[in-house]
Amino acid sequence: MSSIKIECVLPENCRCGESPVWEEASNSLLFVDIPAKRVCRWNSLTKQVQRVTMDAPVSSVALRQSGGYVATIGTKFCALNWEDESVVVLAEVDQDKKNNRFNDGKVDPAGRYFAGTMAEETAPAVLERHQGALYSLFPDHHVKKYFDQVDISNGLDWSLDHKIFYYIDSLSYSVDAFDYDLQTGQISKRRSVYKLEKDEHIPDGMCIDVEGKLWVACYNGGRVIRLDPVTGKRLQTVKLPVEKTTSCCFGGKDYSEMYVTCARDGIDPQGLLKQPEAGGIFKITGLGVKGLAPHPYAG
Ligand SMILES: O=C(O)[C@H](O)[C@@H](O)[C@H](O)[C@H](O)CO
Ligand SMILES: [Zn+2]
Repeated sequence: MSSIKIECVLPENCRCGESPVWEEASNSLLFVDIPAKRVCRWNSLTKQVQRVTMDAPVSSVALRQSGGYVATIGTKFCALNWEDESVVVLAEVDQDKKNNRFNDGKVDPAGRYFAGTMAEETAPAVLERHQGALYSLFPDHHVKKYFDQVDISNGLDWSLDHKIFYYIDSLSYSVDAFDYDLQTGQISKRRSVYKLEKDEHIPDGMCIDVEGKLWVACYNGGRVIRLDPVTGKRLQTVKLPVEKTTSCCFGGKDYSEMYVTCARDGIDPQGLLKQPEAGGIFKITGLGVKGLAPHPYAG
């Protein structure tokens, strides 16, 4: 039996931590704090954190094949040079929707950067509905729009054979699947593979493991759950000492550790006394299953 250990490795007090991404080359975890407009890089060996502040909310970050990173900032897909902190806009979306911003994003196995949008929230999960859409940025910097009418565009990942795209629109309380064509980046045949139970609250960020099972961070549920997308069954629940768990990724040695981000916004002072580590970065070891390396953006 594996014994699961959960520890807060960085008491970052993120207002809304998101988009954890493991960078093997630097033994680091990248993540963002959306409303703080920050991209952070935590070195797991030195425990040092570097933070770069942007001029708009940063909702996701990803590795870039040619060096540096890409990030979704406001409604823009951007390239980020970590050394001089410069940003270059690669493309912009939702120009007709002034109250929109990007939310979660991830790179597909062919190097396309997928990310969806949402209306800005007035409070956690309170927002004008159906304003978001899902997009991808191709390596040649052109943008493809997949669909709109999204509430809160969130977790995304691809099956091990790259034939299925998994996606979460949070307020649908569902984890969905599409057939995926890796050659063209087309999606089709949307269906639900799992509906969240009441006490699991809101599905947020997600990642896949080497056995093809999905790990979903449950916002307000204080947990990550492991799902079998084939049978539609929940296989495991791992509870954390914070309630607003937002996303998860594998990292560390051989991708055997899981990193979880969470939020501090929306918790009253009384609540913060009970969960002082809210907004921190958590590491879970002993899960007994590994994850995969993130794909870098190919453009
Ligand atoms: O992190 C995100 O994906 C959103 O930007 C957050 O605001 C919350 O997680 C959301 O409110 C819960 O669905
Ligand atoms: Zn999210």
